[in-house]
Amino acid sequence: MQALEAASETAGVSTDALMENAGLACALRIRQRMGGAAGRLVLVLVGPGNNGADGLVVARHLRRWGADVCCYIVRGRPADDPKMTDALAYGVAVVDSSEDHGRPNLGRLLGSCHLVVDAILGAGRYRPLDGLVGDVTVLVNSIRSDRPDLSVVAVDLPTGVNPDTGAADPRAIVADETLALCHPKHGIANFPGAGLAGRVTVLEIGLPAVVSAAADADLPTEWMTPASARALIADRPLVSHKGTFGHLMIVAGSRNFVGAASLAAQGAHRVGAGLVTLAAPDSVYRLAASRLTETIHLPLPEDADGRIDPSAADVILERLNNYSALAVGCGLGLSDGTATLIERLLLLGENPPALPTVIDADGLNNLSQCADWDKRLRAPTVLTPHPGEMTTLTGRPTVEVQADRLEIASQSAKGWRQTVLLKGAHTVVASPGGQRCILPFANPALAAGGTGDVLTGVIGGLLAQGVAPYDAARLGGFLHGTAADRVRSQRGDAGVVASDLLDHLPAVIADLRGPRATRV
Ligand SMILES: NC(=O)C1=CN([C@@H]2O[C@H](COP(=O)(O)OP(=O)(O)OC[C@H]3O[C@@H](n4cnc5c(N)ncnc54)[C@H](O)[C@@H]3O)[C@@H](O)[C@H]2O)[C@H](O)CC1
Ligand SMILES: [K+]
Repeated sequence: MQALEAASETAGVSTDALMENAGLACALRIRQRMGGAAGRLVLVLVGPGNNGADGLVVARHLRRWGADVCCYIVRGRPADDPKMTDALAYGVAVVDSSEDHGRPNLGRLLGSCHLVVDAILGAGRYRPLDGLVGDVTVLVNSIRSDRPDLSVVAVDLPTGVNPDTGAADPRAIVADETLALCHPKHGIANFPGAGLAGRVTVLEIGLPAVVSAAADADLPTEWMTPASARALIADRPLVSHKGTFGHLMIVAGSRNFVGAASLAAQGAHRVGAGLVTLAAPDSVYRLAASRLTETIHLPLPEDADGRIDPSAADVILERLNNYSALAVGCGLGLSDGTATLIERLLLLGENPPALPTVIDADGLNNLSQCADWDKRLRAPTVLTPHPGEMTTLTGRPTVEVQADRLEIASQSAKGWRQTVLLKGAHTVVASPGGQRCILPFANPALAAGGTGDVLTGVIGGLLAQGVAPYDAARLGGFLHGTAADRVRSQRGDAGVVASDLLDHLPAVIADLRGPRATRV
């Protein structure tokens, strides 16, 4: 994490101005979250450093706007602290933890306030919580769990989370929202820190948005927002035809996984691909065709187990010049024959398809069986592994993959010279050129079979329309995550099925695009 001094030097803005900017930005978002400040009782937990200073600035502004504000000083502030002086001058109440033995005042305040601001510890030098801070955070978490009406908003990141790794003290604050100053710290990109942050809102404070990453990270990590997604959505000219929006070939399905092929095809249709062809085993075609009215079908020879026969590679390859993108893997099944199909389709021959390609699920598992696949995969490709498939591809244990998702996805993308979308809560997308972004979705409704197939179709549908692989992956992931959030808000966490996402996709795109004039 860039120290405040270094950050202010970078930006040519004084440290005090940065803290004022940060405090005001946080106060504005908190006021918005509360639906106003007047008459609200806000408790600000203040720590010893600049995170605490931000909290005092937040307190002053909320007080100015009519809130009743009490600052609970968790650890001593400098005696001549100007931020404290300013807060007191505006009538902010102050309780010092050193005079609150047994914490009766803290308990009373937590029981009556509308919102708690966690400004105890932020991105400063991390160490496990000591007794004093730990007592406070445990009490906050305990009362929060008893009061569903109470919101806890963390400044920069929840107290007790390691800003650089995402590791967390067991007593770390559980936040409903985290106000990431300037950029999201790694501590809220990686779990468990990401799981403690709640909704993440990135606030501009007058600093260049660069994530303080490891020394070798050349490019900033982006936290995908509606604005950055909107910028990737192409206009659709009035004068257009189905060929204008590409033709996706999907190679998917097997006797056990008929729905995977169908979901992928529908995902592609729902993000606007002009044409979609499903190349699936003949038995899958017979079952899926009746559900896929708009899809073109290419029934393929199958083996005794109902998987696509390796000989089908030639059937597909001889047609690929008519297509603008390829999606491979959903529901293929895992076998020597399928690995041979993948090798012949993607890696062999004097000229394997140079089509933009997305490979998912068993496409990845079979690919990992092919020797030197990463040196032989030449088409511009998006690989979309979940953590287990990432283990299969990299040989790294899943617990290791999850411990540093951003770095492992980024290193793999550079090493394979392909785009990698590492699925999971806060999906990570990394490009071969070093770009990386985090998709701000952590949605248990997505933990259902088939949602990955929809995502593959979505990304394939965007590739077919000419969106470049890294952009197709991050935009596709953002559309998919937003659609899932809408389904969750309407139907809850459990019982959501993958096809529930499909109808939301066009509306998500329309809402993101907004009322743009359609060019002729
Ligand atoms: N860099 C920027 O862009 C800006 C940062 N701002 C805010 O500054 C904090 C970081 O402030 P800093 O003083 O460096 O650290 P903290 O406030 O997070 O921590 C204070 C202090 O606490 C000590 N400490 C660490 N762990 C513990 C512990 N377990 N128990 C007790 N004390 C602990 C540690 O030594 C720290 O020095 C950043 O998060 C922003 O909120 C500005 O607002 C603007 C720009
Ligand atoms: K904090």
